[in-house]
Amino acid sequence: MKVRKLIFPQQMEIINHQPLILAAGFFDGLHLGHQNVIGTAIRLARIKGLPAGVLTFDRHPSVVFGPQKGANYQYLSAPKRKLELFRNLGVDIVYIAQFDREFSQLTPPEFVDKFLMSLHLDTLVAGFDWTFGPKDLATMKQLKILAANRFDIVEIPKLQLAGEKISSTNVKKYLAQHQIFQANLFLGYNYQNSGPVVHGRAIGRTLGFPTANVAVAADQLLPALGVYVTRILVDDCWYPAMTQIGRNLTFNQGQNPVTVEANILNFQQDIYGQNVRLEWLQYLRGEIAFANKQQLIAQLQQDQLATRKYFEKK
Ligand SMILES: Cc1cc2nc3c(=O)[nH]c(=O)nc-3n(C[C@H](O)[C@H](O)[C@H](O)COP(=O)(O)O)c2cc1C
Ligand SMILES: Nc1ncnc2c1ncn2[C@@H]1O[C@H](COP(=O)(O)OP(=O)(O)O)[C@@H](O)[C@H]1O
Repeated sequence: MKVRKLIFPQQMEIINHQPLILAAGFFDGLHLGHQNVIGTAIRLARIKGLPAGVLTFDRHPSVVFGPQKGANYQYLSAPKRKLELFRNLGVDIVYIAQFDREFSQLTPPEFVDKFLMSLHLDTLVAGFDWTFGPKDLATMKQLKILAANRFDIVEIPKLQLAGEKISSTNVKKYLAQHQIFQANLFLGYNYQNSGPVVHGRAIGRTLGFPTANVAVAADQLLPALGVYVTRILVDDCWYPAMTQIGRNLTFNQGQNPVTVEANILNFQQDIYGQNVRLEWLQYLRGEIAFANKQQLIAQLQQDQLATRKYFEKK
């Protein structure tokens, strides 16, 4: 898979020599709806013997336009993860357009004439609600008019499950409400976060439950605070783990920053500094401020039983 960053208009290095079947969208999370858009583009590309490309943007448009302007946006798939998901789907070329002021100010006809046309398109595939500028003007309906006789458009209809639209917004909503099963169902894979294992306060080992503290970058969205059944990828091997996202309420009057701490079952290795991946599987409970360490330990034993039970069923 080849990846090129495009900065309009000064840096437009187009690497497809043949016309491209292009799936366009922001694709945060690469959920089942996104997979349908990109999967369609790939199938079409294979039939026509052309390369399959994806057009995406380097930041969420709302960081430039919306109420979250300038804020630290939290992604379901931050840039590196998104590329990994594109690769898994079988995409040949990824164009990442820099979504800056200049780019955001292109009018819909300019976006098509000056930007899209330079990508050498055969077909553009996008979801029914894709917009490439102001919501009321830059619609799929408008795109069909602007593209007429120059490239084909395939519009992918809305995908729903049990009456709910498969969307990044809904996945985020589920993760914020501990509804991991629903989030994973809509994503079509188990939601993940990753980062290096860092040092904590070395309390875990004194409880008999050492916890790998995973430093998850601020641009990755975490599920809501609580205790979860997870799997953790260490050195290319997945292990069952129980993981808390919380403030370690029992210690320091709960005045701790939010940390992600994984106790890995049947595991005794020093993994400081290693990059690990956590896969969220099931919500167990909320964090509790215990009166003493013994009560916390008793609860951790219960959590371990629940975690074992989860994996026994599999
Ligand atoms: C599965 C799991 C559940 C936890 N639940 C709680 C909890 O309910 N309340 C709490 O204060 N700490 C909880 N902890 C966090 C421990 O307090 C934390 O692991 C301990 O403070 C170790 O910190 P350290 O990494 O600095 O050594 C939990 C940790 C794990 C792994
Ligand atoms: N079963 C295990 N689960 C998690 N970490 C483990 C385990 N066994 C050993 N470790 C190691 O112990 C460290 C955690 O120990 P802990 O006492 O909680 O210290 P810290 O406060 O630095 O997290 C992990 O970062 C890892 O290197």
